[in-house]
Amino acid sequence: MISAFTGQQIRDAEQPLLDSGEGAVLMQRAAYGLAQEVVRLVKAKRKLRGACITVLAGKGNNGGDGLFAASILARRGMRTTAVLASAEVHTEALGAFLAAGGRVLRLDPGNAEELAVLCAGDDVIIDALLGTGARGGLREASAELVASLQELKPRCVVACDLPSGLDAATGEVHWPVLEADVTVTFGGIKAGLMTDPGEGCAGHVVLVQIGIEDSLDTPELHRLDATDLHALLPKPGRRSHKYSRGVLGVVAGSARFAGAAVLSVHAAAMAGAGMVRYVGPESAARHVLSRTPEALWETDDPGRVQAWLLGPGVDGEDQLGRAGDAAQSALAAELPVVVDAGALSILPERCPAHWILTPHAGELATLLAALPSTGEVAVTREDVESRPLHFVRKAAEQTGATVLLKGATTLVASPSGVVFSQSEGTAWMATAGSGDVLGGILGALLAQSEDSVRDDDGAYAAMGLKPDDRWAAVAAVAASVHGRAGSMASEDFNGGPLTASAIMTAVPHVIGSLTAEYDPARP
Ligand SMILES: NC(=O)C1=CN([C@@H]2O[C@H](COP(=O)(O)OP(=O)(O)OC[C@H]3O[C@@H](n4cnc5c(N)ncnc54)[C@H](O)[C@@H]3O)[C@@H](O)[C@H]2O)[C@@H](O)CC1
Ligand SMILES: [K+]
Repeated sequence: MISAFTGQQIRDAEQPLLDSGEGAVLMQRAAYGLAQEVVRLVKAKRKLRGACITVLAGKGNNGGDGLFAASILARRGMRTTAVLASAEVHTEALGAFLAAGGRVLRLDPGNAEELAVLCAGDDVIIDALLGTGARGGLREASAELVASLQELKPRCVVACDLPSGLDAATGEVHWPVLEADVTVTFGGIKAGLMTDPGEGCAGHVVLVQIGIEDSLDTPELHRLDATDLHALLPKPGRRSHKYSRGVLGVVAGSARFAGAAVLSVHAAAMAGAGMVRYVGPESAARHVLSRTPEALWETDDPGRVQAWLLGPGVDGEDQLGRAGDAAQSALAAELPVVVDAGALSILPERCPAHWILTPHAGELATLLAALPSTGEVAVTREDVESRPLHFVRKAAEQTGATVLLKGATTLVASPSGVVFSQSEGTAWMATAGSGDVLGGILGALLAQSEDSVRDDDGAYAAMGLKPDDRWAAVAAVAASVHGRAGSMASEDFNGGPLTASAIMTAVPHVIGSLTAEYDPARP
């Protein structure tokens, strides 16, 4: 599992080492790691000698890291320039940089644009203006320099610790920000690099260990990797049969939106549900069965299911009524439920943690506005998009449900505040029906994992997750499988556009490769 931390948590972990006089050692490790990454990037394109590197250096330790790294690069034959954003910068680091033969330019209110033009064509620009000690975003000449540079589309930007202007704890972005190709982060990944909009500015994130890792507190965010997915994805055994594998009830679609039912039912079947029972009008059922003849059609109460998916494409009184009935019986039987789209309007006052709401930003804003006790005034889609971590936590806390907020980075919050962040997808997945496919995958996983999750299954316990937080992990598995399937499908089209159906087709491949047993003895 990948963990991410707030800037404060990183600083707290550093403090004992700073108190014992090891601050300079930490900075050297950070600077060396940063320089190594720049060397790797330059070498991938050209020879090191003569490569042009500019470091934008602020007044704090982040600027110090950047200047020390640039002095290492200068000693390896690169032409290094430092743009100093403040009259005072880290004294020892500047000394080292000058001793290594670096050139210094000073940023002032009149020369920001000129300096931007001067360094935009460099092989690498290192952004070391602000780090974890920043309050708010870049100001005055620094803001002007970065805005001009961003417009000039520099060749390669490496952010030192995090892109300057990004909130390390929340991922909120104070524009302008110089969007990085690579972020080299120190001691622990900052939570702001794993949640939007911050993640969108960070590029590829490289973690450099500096010796504080054992002192870090409980992570702010978690991200499941392939090893976790291997451990958590349900696998059938020899004695499995279709009922034990998991039966999913789906109330989706309507006469108007039959496609949502088709996609969510088929995705659930592709994601390994033992059986899918579709509940809906005949007109939609005909389409569902023609795409997924394995599904069963029920007009009303479908009998025994292990989980429910309610809401994709649900429209009109009849279908909303069926979703409401299913919600009641799920509550009574304590079954896990995915609540999506149309069904988000029929939530009970307090949901259990095994109900997983799957809104996008607009739906989350509507949901929060409808809650009596959020204390948030008129939350808009834009508010949710600029502070997704804050609002997903709020929604989980206020509803009692697990909340999966869909986006380029998908966040899942448990009601106690444990958050997972997954980001394996591609922007092409922002396409009609993509969310219905996610609902189907999640429903299938819930139906399959119900027993193991409730029985204190070892894989979840090994992750240190409390029973109510495990639902968030199941939802994170679904988000990851969905993202990976989208990326795999797009790769099949040489990175081109895809449809929701293409995502669905890739789901068994993704699950197959993630669950495959790795046997080193096998030839
Ligand atoms: N603490 C440590 O021992 C280590 C810190 N490291 C680096 O140090 C960074 C944190 O250093 P600092 O605490 O000095 O913080 P920063 O480097 O973020 O700088 C903060 C300084 O800038 C000023 N400032 C804050 N907000 C500003 C704004 N919006 N515009 C202009 N100036 C602003 C503050 O007054 C402060 O002097 C980390 O991000 C990391 O890069 C690493 O060297 C590893 C070791
Ligand atoms: K920075």
